[in-house]
Amino acid sequence: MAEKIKFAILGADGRMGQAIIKAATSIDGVSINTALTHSQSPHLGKDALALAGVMSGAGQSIVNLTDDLSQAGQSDVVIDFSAPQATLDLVDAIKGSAVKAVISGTTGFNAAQQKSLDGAISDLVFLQSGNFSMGVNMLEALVELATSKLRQGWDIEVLEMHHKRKVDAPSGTALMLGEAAAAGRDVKLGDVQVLSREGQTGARQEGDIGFATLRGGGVIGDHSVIIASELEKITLSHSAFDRSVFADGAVNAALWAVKQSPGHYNMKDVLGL
Ligand SMILES: NC(=O)C1=CN([C@@H]2O[C@H](COP(=O)(O)OP(=O)(O)OC[C@H]3O[C@@H](n4cnc5c(N)ncnc54)[C@H](OP(=O)(O)O)[C@@H]3O)[C@@H](O)[C@H]2O)C=CC1
Ligand SMILES: O=C(O)C1=N[C@H](C(=O)O)C[C@H](O)C1
Repeated sequence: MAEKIKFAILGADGRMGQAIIKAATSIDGVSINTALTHSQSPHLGKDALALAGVMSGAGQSIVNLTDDLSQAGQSDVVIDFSAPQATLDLVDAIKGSAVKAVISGTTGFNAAQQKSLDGAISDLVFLQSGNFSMGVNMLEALVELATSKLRQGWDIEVLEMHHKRKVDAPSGTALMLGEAAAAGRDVKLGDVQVLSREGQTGARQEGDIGFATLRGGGVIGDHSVIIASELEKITLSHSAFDRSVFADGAVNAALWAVKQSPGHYNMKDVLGL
């Protein structure tokens, strides 16, 4: 019998960590051997699978939550949905270990954090995406196509809404969609982005890519890219109905990643988009 691929999960008692546990335990060739969380988590020492509502047995043993990131070093893959500092600490803790690939969905890295991460992952398959859903990755391709065709006189705005517990803004997905819109226009997002507006902002500049953020209730993730001229408007949008779309995407990405050579990848590589 072929050996199972060993997964560690960082942020295992979070909303996404629990969705990943459900997705991964439904796949025969995978076992979860490490569940990692914050040193202040009230769930330390508890069984992460039970917490996620997965019954133990059927080839999967109890996995107690720990804050010792070095324990991930015994896995083949780490799936990370946590917080920027936790991702950086993880990459440091698994240096030189058996881990072949890290799949990271964590968002909210500032430029300095992303630079440190880029410099620290050379020996790994590091697959990073602000959104693991098939629909959002298709939306990204459509946005690039539309903005490459609709240029002078067409204004681009990105709108996102998420649940009230989200801690970063604009969302990683909104920034991904902004990058796609900028690529369609052959510009760098950093040169044209307007991440928020308030007060006497002055008129909109031609070529700006604007962002607006809404937070409330239990919204899992809604994103729209609006492309407006003086006379008409196109809205390209996506709504996620369940976190399983992100979790299934991340687990599929992990199964793809263990077969790749070290490097920095994203979901477009996995989906061939
Ligand atoms: N790319 C994608 O498709 C998606 C990305 N995300 C992103 O994933 C991340 C997590 O989202 P979500 O699950 O909703 O958030 P949660 O707050 O529910 O979960 C985050 C988890 O990470 C843990 N954590 C936070 N800081 C640390 C730390 N320094 N060390 C170790 N563990 C830590 C938290 O522990 P504690 O609660 O004790 O602090 C918690 O277990 C966010 O960045 C979010 O934007 C979310 C959905 C889809
Ligand atoms: O925090 C979330 O919940 C989500 N975060 C990701 C993001 O920042 O884009 C992806 C998804 O929309 C849910």
